Amino acid sequence: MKTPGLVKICGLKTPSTLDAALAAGADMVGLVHFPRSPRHIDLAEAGLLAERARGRASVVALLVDPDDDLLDALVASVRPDLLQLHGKETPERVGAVKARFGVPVMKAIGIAEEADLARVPPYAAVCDRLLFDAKPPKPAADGATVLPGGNGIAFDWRLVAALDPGRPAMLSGGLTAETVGTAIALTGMRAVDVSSGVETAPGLKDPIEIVAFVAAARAAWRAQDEAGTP
Ligand SMILES: O=C(O)c1ccccc1NCC(=O)[C@H](O)[C@H](O)COP(=O)(O)O
Repeated sequence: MKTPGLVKICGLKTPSTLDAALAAGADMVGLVHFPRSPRHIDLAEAGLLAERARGRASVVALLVDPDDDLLDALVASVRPDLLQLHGKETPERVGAVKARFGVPVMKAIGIAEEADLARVPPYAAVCDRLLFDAKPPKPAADGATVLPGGNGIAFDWRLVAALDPGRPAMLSGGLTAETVGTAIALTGMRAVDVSSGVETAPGLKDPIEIVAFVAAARAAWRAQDEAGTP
C-alpha cells in the first residue's frame, strides 16, 4: 500500500489564505518566522493561524538557525506539529532541537549537484523528515537580500529520484501547478511543498493557484497508483 500523498503549502500569512489552503485539501500548512522574509509572521500571528488550522492540517513552523530561546517561545505560542529547520543547522543541532523540544523536525537540504547527496545520511539519522530544496542563489552584487529558501528556484529533480534516505522525504523548490506532476512522476516523491509557485508576488498567496497545485499533485499520485508504479 502506497503512502498517501502529502501537500504542504508554505508561507501562509493570513486567515483567508490559510482557509484557502485548508479548503483545497492541503495536508500541511507552513508558517514562516524569519524577519527577513516577505512571508514572516510574528509569534502571536503564527499562534492564531495555528489554532485555526489545528486538527485540519499539520502545522509546520519554519525557522532559520533558531536559538533555544526563540524555539521556547515559538513552541509555546504555536504548538507546531513539525519544526522545519531551513538554515545551516548541523546534524548535531537538529538532534539537539528534537531532543529538547520533543517536536518532530524536518530538515531542509539544498541540492544542486550529486555531491550534495553526501549531506543527506547524517541528517536522515537525526530528523523525522527531509526536505529537498534548491540552493539559494548567489548574493547579488548590489547586496540585495537572498533568502535561504522560498526563492521559487527548481533543482534537477533527477538527483533525488533514485534516493532512499531511509526517512520520509518531501520535494520542494520552484514547484508550480504546471510542474509538480512531472516532478512527482520523475522522483516518485509522495510529499511536495510549495510557496512561490502559488503566489502573485512574494508573500501574496493566490487561492486559485493553491487549488490548482493541490489538484495537480493529487492527480499525479492517482496516475502513479493506477499505473501501479513502484
Ligand atoms: O519562504 C520563505 O520566505 C523562506 C525564508 C527562509 C527560509 C525558507 C523559506 N521558505 C521555504 C519554503 O517556503 C519551502 O519550504 C520551500 O523552500 C519552497 O519554496 P518555493 O521554491 O518558494 O516554492
